[in-house]
Amino acid sequence: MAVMVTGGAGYIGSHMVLALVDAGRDVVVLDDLRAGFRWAVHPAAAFVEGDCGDEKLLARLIRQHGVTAIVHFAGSIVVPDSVVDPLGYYFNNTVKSRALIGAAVENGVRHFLFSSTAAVYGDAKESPIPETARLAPVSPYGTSKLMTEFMLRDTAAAHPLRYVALRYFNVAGADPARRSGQSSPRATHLIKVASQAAVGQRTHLDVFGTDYPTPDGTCLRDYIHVSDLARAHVLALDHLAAGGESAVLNCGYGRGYSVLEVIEAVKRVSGVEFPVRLAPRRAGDPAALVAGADRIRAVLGWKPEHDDLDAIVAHALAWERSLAERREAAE
Ligand SMILES: NC(=O)c1ccc[n+]([C@@H]2O[C@H](COP(=O)([O-])OP(=O)(O)OC[C@H]3O[C@@H](n4cnc5c(N)ncnc54)[C@H](O)[C@@H]3O)[C@@H](O)[C@H]2O)c1
Ligand SMILES: O=c1ccn([C@@H]2O[C@H](COP(=O)(O)OP(=O)(O)O[C@H]3O[C@H](CO)[C@H](O)[C@H](O)[C@H]3O)[C@@H](O)[C@H]2O)c(=O)[nH]1
Repeated sequence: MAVMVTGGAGYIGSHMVLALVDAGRDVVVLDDLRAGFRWAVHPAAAFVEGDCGDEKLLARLIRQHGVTAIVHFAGSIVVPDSVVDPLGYYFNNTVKSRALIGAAVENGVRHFLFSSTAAVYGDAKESPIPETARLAPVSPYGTSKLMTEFMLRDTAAAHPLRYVALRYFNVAGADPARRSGQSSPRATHLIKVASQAAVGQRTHLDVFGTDYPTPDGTCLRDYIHVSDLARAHVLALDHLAAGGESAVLNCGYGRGYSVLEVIEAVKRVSGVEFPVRLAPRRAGDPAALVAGADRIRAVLGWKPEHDDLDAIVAHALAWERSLAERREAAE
């Protein structure tokens, strides 16, 4: 009885592996390492380097490891890249998800968790955004994820498969015990980039747009700690194992912080005054993305443990320092 984690060498997937190992579960990670790191996978998990769309490999792994649930993180994640290369995004995110869902059905795996995104809402009219809001992605990335949600919905109606699609808002922070974190040097996420600036890995930080219809003119986002998110996934597996129905759940705290508030927090927690430049808007950024966060608490009984911007920032900074030490040790 094992859980298969696709993309388990990546940022969020590696934290899910930690949460599963901490919960005493058997884990097999499938990752092709295009963006992940072998060292980020906890040694208690089995690791297989391969593609999550490889049907033969999937059938073999499911049988070999007795996989009873699949948690699907693998995918391409950079919104602007998806605009330049839509077919690449539909291939890696949608076509390969179709293969993975097919392998689950054909090989008797009945529980499936899927990493979806707030990008399925596009420029939402409501704030906070409930799960029932209009689904109108404005990027191929968002559409590629929404199509996978639809495949899961329709497959669950036709076969004995139940699923939970988790729509993440802005994921940030790192394992409090410093076992993993956001490790990609090319990451574009605000808290990661600001942490890099604070530890001297970047010269400065750009604020993309100061003329949004928000209290201070910069975008509002709902930042969720990656360890709280991982725990929500463990609860979602428990929910399915207990016979719970398929569900689509926002993952956020229900509170927005502006870009300037986040930068202030990183400066306050790090004690470093890194240079900040005001820059034009970045294409495709909605003004506000804040989760309607009631449903996940009601369905999963999830209670966040790190709903505190300074704690999220402190963990992100601690991980950034770990990466710097790792680099120094390698030199
Ligand atoms: N980071 C966020 O804020 C955020 C927000 C919403 C949704 N998500 C979703 O969460 C998931 C994980 O995101 P992340 O931030 O950890 O990204 P990440 O890039 O760190 O992790 C993705 C992992 O998937 C692997 N991968 C990609 N394509 C693969 C394939 N075809 N076969 C096998 N492995 C493959 C990569 O090597 C990587 O290890 C993604 O599906 C992403 O769309 C992330
Ligand atoms: O150097 C930076 C980086 C970001 N920002 C701003 O900070 C906010 C947050 O940006 P992030 O890049 O951290 O995150 P996004 O809100 O763009 O993206 C998140 O939400 C998306 C859905 O809308 C996807 O799911 C994506 O994977 C997820 O990280 C945005 O207003 C952005 O313009 C800056 O001002 N400067």
